[in-house]
This record gives sequence, structure tokens and C-alpha cells, in this order.
Amino acid sequence: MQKIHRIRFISVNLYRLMKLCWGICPRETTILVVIRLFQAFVPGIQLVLTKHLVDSVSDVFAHQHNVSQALLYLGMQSLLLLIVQSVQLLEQYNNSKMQFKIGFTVDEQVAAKAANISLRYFDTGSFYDTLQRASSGQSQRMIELLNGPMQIVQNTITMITIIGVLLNFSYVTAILVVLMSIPPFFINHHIGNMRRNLLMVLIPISRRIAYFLNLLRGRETAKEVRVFQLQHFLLGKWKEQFNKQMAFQLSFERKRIWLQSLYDIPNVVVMTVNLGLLIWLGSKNGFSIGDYVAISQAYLTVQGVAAAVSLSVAGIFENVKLLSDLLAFLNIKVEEETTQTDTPAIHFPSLNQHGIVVKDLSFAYDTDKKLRLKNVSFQIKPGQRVAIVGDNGAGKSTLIKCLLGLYRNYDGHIFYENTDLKHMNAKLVFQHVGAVFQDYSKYDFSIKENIGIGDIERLTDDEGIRAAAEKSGAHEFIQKLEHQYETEVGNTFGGAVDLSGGQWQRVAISRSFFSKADLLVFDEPAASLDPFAELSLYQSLAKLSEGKITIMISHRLSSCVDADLILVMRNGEVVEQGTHDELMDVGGYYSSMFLSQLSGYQKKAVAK
Ligand SMILES: Nc1ncnc2c1ncn2[C@@H]1O[C@H](COP(=O)(O)OP(=O)(O)OP(=O)(O)O)[C@@H](O)[C@H]1O
Repeated sequence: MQKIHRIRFISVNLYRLMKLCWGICPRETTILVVIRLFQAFVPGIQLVLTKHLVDSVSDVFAHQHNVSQALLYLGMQSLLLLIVQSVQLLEQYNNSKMQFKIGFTVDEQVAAKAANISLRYFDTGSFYDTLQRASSGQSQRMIELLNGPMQIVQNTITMITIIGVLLNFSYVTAILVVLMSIPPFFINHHIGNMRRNLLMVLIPISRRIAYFLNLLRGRETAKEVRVFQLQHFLLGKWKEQFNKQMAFQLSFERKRIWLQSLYDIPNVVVMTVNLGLLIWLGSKNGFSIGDYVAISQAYLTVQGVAAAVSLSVAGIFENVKLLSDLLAFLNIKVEEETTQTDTPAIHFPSLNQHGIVVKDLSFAYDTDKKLRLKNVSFQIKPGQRVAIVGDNGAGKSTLIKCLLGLYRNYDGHIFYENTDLKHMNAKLVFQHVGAVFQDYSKYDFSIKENIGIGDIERLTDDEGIRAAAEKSGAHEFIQKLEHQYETEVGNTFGGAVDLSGGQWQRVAISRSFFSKADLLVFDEPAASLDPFAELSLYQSLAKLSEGKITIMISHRLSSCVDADLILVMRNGEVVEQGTHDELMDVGGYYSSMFLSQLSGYQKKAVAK
């Protein structure tokens, strides 16, 4: 039953993958089929030519006549060789073309899928293993897979023609040749299985190897590696993984060589017996030297061809299994979490009556299923400025990721005006929200592009970009740069200018200001800003919030005093909510946090 299931899995996926290849490069696939068919008949023709050439040459040597016939066979053999070599070159070029075309399409599809699927997938390490399996070396594998069935047909034709030739001389030889072609089939199939299992084990190890090497070589980590003297420690970790990889690989090689030799020794014995048998038969039936050379060549060719067929079958099994990861990855539905209703909202509601209403929101990450948000409820009225405060790990960032629709597998409801977030297409939501995350991205592009991608359709709106930079306070340092907004920033490419932490943060804030968002979210926006920049940011936020909702996570409670609503989070719950004055009057957790920060400042001021 399991075998039937497996064969069905292989054939269904083989069909889908071949269809994919055919769709990408039909012309090159057709050329490949023609080449394979031609190559199928070459060994048979070579065999007949060899026999005649050897016979006519030995005739020339023995009787010194018929030289022209020998030369004719020689010429024919050379011509065939020339054609075979030209076809091989054509095959190489055709393969390179196919590899580029398939590589391009596969990489494009994998990258587009990875950039569009839900954030949930990125929370688990196993997803990265799948992603790696789906993206590395797949174009080469696809070509191998496409070649597999063709090689089987090609080699089977070759084998049948050659066995036909052998049968003319001796049945026993033909039967022995066929029998000896069976073991390599099973051996190669077994080796293929072993190689596939090895790859599954090696992928997480090689990701670790690459990770430790990146830590040792990367610019981001260069400072800490030196200050904490991590070189020895990290090299040790890298060595450990490298040795692990080597041990797995060498163990596989040992098993493969052992299996191979299990076949090679009896094969040589049978071949010797077989050729001895031919000599004996020749003494009875008067074979010519050409017959002997042709038969021994046929024997070796059939052996090679049988091994190639078994390798092709094993390769198909192996590649289909490995490529099924690619198919599974490409089949992940981007839409699956975008709308959870048959009648999705078409327009983003203008948040001007009820604003955002959150009811009994609970959420757990897929990784550990622990509730990180527990029955959270609140309402943000139109145009309000909201501050979310609380302990580390209380769930503040998780809450905003749910509010933005980055995670949709929550319980409870998030209403944008009267529309449930789950009824809105993700793209529609993302067009109307803007965010600066704690770990915002630094793009090694020009400053203009770094800001402009906040609203990709207005990437060339220089005025708008400048206005956004002025609001965030970034304009001041940008205009001092040699190429101003055209300055390339970052440290990946030569000639670019690197920015300070605070400057990067201002660029990221400009990006969100540039977006047409109705809801703006800032996760610790002032973490790298100097006190003046922080103050001007809050003033800008106040101006911006006219008609818009802004949500800000902050650990500096002094920045929250003017907020219209403060949500205080602890352990996944909103434990207090209200304005600064209301919460101070309650004298609860917020007021104790605020007073403790305040006393820190006061003590320092008094000490001075
Ligand atoms: N991707 C994730 N997978 C699993 N657990 C996560 C993930 N992200 C966060 N958590 C866990 O969820 C809890 C809430 O994290 P969150 O980042 O929301 O806290 P926070 O209040 O923003 O903290 P901080 O003030 O330190 O930034 C933490 O216990 C954290 O370990």
C-alpha cells in the first residue's frame, strides 16, 4: 500500500515538474529529445562499424589487399565521431540555456512566494530549511529530472539493439549480460535513497555552518566579536558543525563505496568468464577478430547502459523527492490568510466614526502555542494618538503586528470602523497602514529610494519625499551630504555613505511619513534619537495625527503624557487604559512605572 502511494506520489510530481519544465523552455526540451534519440542509436552503429573496420584491417594486414574498404570504414567511423562530438557540444549549450531559463523562473517564483506569504511561516526554523531545499540547486535538478526519462528511453533503445547484436553470437552471453545489469539497478536506487536522506540531515547543518561563518566575517558582528573576543568560541562552533557535516558525508561515501564494490568484484569475474566463453565459442564457430572486439565492446556498452538506466531511475526518485519541496513551497497559498470570507471588503474604511475597535483579542505564535495576547479589548477613536507601554515581553509588538494584519490567526475581533480585519484583503490593509518597526530595515539604496519606498507608486515624487524628510528631521543632515537625496547609503557596496543609528531611524520614520497611511505605527521610534530629535518627532507626530490614528510603543513614559489613550500591558493583557492623568489618579502600575522613571531623573538632577 505504502509502495503504491509512493509510486503515485512520484508519478504525480514527475508529471507536474515535467509540465513546469516544458512550460519554461519548450524549444530546448524538444532539442533535447531529438539529441537523446540520436544518441540512442549511436552505440549500435558504432558496434557494426567497429566489427567491419577490425575485420577489414586484419584482412589488409593478412593479405595486403582491400585497403580502400578499410579506409572507407575508418572514414565512416571518424565521421560518426565528429557528429557525436558536435551533438555533445550542442547538448552542452542547450543544457546551459535550459539551466538559465529554469533557474530564472524558479528563483523568481520562489522569491515572489517568499516575499508574499504570511509572516507566520518565518517564525519557525524548519521553514528556513524548506526554503533552502526549495531554492538551492533546483534548476540543475530540474534538468536532471527532465533528462531522466529521456535517458531511460535512450539507453533502453541502445540496450535492445546491442542485445539483439549479441544474440546473433551467443544466447548465454546475452543472458549473462542482461542478468548482470540487474544488480546495479538496486544498488543505485539504494544509494539514491541514502543520498536524499543525507541531504535532509545536511541542510540544517550547512545553514549553521553559514551562520557561524557570517558571524565571523560580517560587519554587523565585527565589533562584538572583537570586544568580547569571540573568535575562538565562534570558530569552535563552526568547526563542530563542519566536522559533523564531514562525518555524515564520509560515512555516506564509505557505504557507497562498499555497495559499489559488492557489485564490481562479481561483475569483473562474470565479464572474464563471458569473454573466455566467447574465445571458446570462437574456437568452435570460427568467429573473426572483428566479432570478438565487437562483442567485448557490446558487453561493456550494455554494462554502462544498464548502470545509466538504473542511475536515471534512482535519479528520478531522488530528484522528485527533493523537488517536491519546491512544488510544496510554490503551492503555499498566498491568499489563504488574506481574507477569511467569501465577500471581502473592497474599500478600506475611513476611520472617522468608531476608529479601531479590538474585542477579546487572543493570540499565540505557532512555535510554542503559548498565549501572548489574552482577551485584549480597547477602542481607538478617530484621530487619537495612542501610546502602548509595559514590561519587556508584555506583548506590545505582538499586538501591533496583529493590528496591522501581519498575523491573522488570532481569536477575537479587530474592527477597522465596522469592517472586521479578517474580511479585508491583506494588500488593501497594507496600502493604508504605515509602520516603523523596532528592527526596521536599512536598504542599501539611495536616500531618496529609502524614503520613497514608503509609497512605491510615488517613488519619483521628489517634493513629497523632501516634505516627509523635513517632518522627521532627516532633511537637515541629508542636505549636507554631497549628493543629498541621491546619496547611496549603507555599507554593502563601495562608494556608499553609512549613516548613524539615529540618522537611519529618521530615514525610516520619513518612510512612514511618506506613506498615505490612515494608521501609523511606531515601535520605539525614539530609541536612537537625540533628545532634540525626539522632541521634534513628537511634535511632528502631533501634527500628523490630525485625522489619522498614530500608535506608538515607548519605554520613555515622558513621551506618553500627551497621548489621548495609554494602553498599559503586562503579561499579554491590557491591565490599565486611559489618559496620563486618569492613570496617575488610579495610582496603579502605570503610575508606579512613571514615578520610578521620574525619580531616576530627579535624583540625578538633585545630585548635580
Ligand atoms: N516570533 C515569535 N515566536 C514566538 N514567540 C515570540 C515571537 N515574537 C515574540 N514572541 C514572544 O512573545 C512575547 C511578547 O513579545 P513582544 O515582542 O510582543 O513583547 P514586547 O512587549 O514588544 O517586548 P519589548 O518591550 O521587549 O519589545 C515574548 O514572550 C516573546 O518571547
